[in-house]
Amino acid sequence: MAAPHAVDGVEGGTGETGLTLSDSSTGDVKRPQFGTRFLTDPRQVFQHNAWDNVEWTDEQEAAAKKKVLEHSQPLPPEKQEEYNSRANEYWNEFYTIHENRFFKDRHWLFTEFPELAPQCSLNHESHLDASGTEESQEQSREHATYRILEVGCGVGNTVFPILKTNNDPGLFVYCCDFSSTAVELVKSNPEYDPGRCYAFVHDLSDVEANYPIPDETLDVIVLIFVLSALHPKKMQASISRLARLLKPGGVMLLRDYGRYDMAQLRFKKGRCLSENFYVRGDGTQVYFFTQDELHELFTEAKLEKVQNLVDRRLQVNRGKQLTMYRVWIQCKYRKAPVQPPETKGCDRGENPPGLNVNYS
Ligand SMILES: C[S@@+](CC[C@H](N)C(=O)[O-])C[C@H]1O[C@@H](n2cnc3c(N)ncnc32)[C@H](O)[C@@H]1O
Repeated sequence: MAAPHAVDGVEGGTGETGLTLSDSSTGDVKRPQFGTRFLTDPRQVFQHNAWDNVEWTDEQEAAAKKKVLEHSQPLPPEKQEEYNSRANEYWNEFYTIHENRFFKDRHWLFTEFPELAPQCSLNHESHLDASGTEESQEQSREHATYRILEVGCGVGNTVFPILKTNNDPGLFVYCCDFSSTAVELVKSNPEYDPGRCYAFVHDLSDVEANYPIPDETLDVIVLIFVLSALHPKKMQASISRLARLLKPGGVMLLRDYGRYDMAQLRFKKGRCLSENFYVRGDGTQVYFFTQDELHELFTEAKLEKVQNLVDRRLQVNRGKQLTMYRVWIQCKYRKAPVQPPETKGCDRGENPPGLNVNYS
């Protein structure tokens, strides 16, 4: 039976009110600041629902570390094996219970990830045939000029906002999840348009399995709170496999749980699978990343850093006078663009055609 807040924090995103992302390393793209609210006087903490860019004190960090260590005794290997081998069944159960009521559409998506709708023009009608026959869908995919894949799409809380917001007539959105229940929910959504979208069942960690997408054809791959659901040992191969699908100049976008997020600190004894990797009450698994770990995963897959940010936010329950420290990590990593021969050596870092986002 699913715990009521099985994937607590996924909804935590940036929220429409905005946030500040602190950029701990040099050379990253700075995004415009918006809706920032800083807590300068701790006595005022209960005056708002959330505070941005919260600094952690050394004591707070040490206390979080201690708490994690106290609960880090791993479950026996046979239990771990069961959670791993039945991972998609636990997610199927999750979606059978919650259907599409759990995750909310995220309108912050386009502020954080403008790559999802770079040339958005609201008056465009799709010229692609949306009649939904296999033939027309194949044509749509072939003629597409901007292809996005969302991995671990759940019930489509990212996919449907993209289809609604990005009216580029050349857009085609692929989305997959290893939960067949989730994919069925995507396909049965009235907004599912087979002329612009293709949902399929796929296990990201099965690196031998083929994607129904040729290599080097995707402009964008989106991973929102999905990499953390994989066993840490499977993460590198999964990211490297995905990187093959990106065009030169294409980007991988990720938002996921950061180390010592409230959701990690709430895990009690008997839930730890390995360091920073846990199983929730409903059998779904979750890892909590550092920025460096994600950097390593992407660069090992031969992708270049565009952005690697930590978003530390203090959420406040004013009624119960509770404070909740959230930590999320947001990354953009790009496959190196092909250099046109005439600009070799002087034009590195340009966007590929179609990816109209300024990274400079
Ligand atoms: C926390 S949910 C996030 C869902 C969605 N990205 C969103 O933000 O609404 C994690 C999703 O990843 C999917 N998932 C977990 N492991 C996966 C894997 N190995 N391959 C494909 N999907 C996976 C789950 O079924 C679930 O839908």
